[in-house]
Amino acid sequence: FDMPFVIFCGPPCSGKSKRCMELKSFITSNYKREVIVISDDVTGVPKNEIYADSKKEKETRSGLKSAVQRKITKDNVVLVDSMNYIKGFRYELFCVTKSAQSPHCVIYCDVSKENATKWNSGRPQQEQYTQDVLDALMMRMEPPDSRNRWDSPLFTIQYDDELPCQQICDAIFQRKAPSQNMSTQSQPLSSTDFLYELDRITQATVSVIIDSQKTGIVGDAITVPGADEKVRILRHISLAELQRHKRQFIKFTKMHPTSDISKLSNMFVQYLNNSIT
Ligand SMILES: Nc1ncnc2c1ncn2[C@@H]1O[C@H](COP(=O)(O)OP(=O)(O)OP(=O)(O)O)[C@@H](O)[C@H]1O
Repeated sequence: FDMPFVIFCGPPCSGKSKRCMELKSFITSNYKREVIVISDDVTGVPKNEIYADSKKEKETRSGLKSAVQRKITKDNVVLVDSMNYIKGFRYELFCVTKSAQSPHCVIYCDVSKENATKWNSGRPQQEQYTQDVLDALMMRMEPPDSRNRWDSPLFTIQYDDELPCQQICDAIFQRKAPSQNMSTQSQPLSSTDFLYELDRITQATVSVIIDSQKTGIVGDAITVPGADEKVRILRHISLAELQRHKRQFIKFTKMHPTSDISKLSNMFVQYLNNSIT
């Protein structure tokens, strides 16, 4: 009753699709399983457009997630071929698979900026990333860490490595699915989960504020994910300042933890509105 699931991740043009096709043909020729590949194509929007626009990117992520939810069954193997560069998103995917009792693994296509740039320029014009998009995404990549249970087991692949297809199949077909545990239940959360959520939520808020400032005007009220209250922007706020507020808030909240994670976003917004004057 397993529903194996593989998350590919890596910067643009790191060979994810190439590795994904390799794994797909290995599985179809060695196992009686249907392989379903889910990629950014779910949206039908060109990649440069998706990754230059945080709203489209968010829509793509939710498209990927719901495609995974729909496609995961006990007869097939789902491969997610997308950048999945945000730690929090890989965590969300992991929670989807856990609630479906699926054994999963992560394959990280590690690539140098030089190789990604070189391979990108060798692609057909319509598949190429612009250099801006490529650079920005290289910088935003949050590499997986096998100490996180949602990034484990982890296979890190360099450009000249052979893909360890058999080991990957052993991981997803032999391993028992992780047990239903706290990450799929609502409360209470272990302290690791709490700290992780605290970091994730505050970071997401900081990113939204930085992004909105690029297009917004002073005086705007910014909506951040998970909060009903808005952040008031009375002047330009630098990333450094936001990071400083974030650290202070985290320090404070660690000393006074709340049992209700859903309140964290609002608390951070209130904190920011009080601190930024
Ligand atoms: N190990 C490699 N050695 C040489 N070229 C490679 C290697 N891996 C990928 N490439 C080349 O890089 C280009 C992009 O490969 P691929 O589509 O697999 O990357 P991707 O990470 O899926 O890209 P995208 O970010 O667009 O989804 C292709 O032209 C491919 O031939």
